[in-house]
Amino acid sequence: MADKVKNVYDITPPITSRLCVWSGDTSFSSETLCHLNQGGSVTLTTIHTTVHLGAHADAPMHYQNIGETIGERDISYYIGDCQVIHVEIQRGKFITPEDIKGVEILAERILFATNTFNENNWNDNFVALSPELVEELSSKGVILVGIDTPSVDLMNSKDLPVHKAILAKDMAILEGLLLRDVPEGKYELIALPLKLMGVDASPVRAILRKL
Ligand SMILES: Nc1ccccc1C(=O)C[C@H](N)C(=O)O
Ligand SMILES: [Zn+2]
Ligand SMILES: [Zn+2]
Repeated sequence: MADKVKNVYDITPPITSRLCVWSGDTSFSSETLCHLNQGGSVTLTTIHTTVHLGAHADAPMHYQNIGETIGERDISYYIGDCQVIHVEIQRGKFITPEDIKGVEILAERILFATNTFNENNWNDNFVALSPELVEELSSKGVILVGIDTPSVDLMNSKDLPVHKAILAKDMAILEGLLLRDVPEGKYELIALPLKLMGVDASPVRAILRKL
């Protein structure tokens, strides 16, 4: 077996039936079709789940009618230099450009640790991004934004202004990341979506490598 990988943060929450999904969406479940200890020659599992599960990548198709599906996305969004930024924002509010005024943007991918969501116990008042912040980051060359909450928009948003601002700037989205134990700074991000054609999102195994 290979050595345990060094200098890696796994920022993916474990996938279990307790992992929170959006209200009305399909939570994760698995079914064992056959089992080694019940006379099968192998163990075989089928899973049933939303694609917006834990750490996941949204496709443009999730919020735009003719948008790209997740399997068609350019994977270069999801691999490369990345910066983790911790913010302290009041619950239920969004992050504005003002809130990160003193922070130098050092990478093409920015992950925000808001610490306002527990992946196994849903709360409505998580922190979101703002359209102004997305525009500011895009003007600095950012191509991907990620967050440790179930959405880049506020929970009760219907028109999804942040998703739309991200789309307008041709950026990519990661949601549901686990960032509480990751210190601020620069990393290499690897968070590849599955090549699900015609589908609006995909779970990712998201990791950060220390540079
Ligand atoms: N799964 C849902 C079910 C109902 C309403 C919204 C969602 C979402 O996916 C919201 C969130 N903006 C997301 O991209 O994960
Ligand atoms: Zn999503
Ligand atoms: Zn989303």
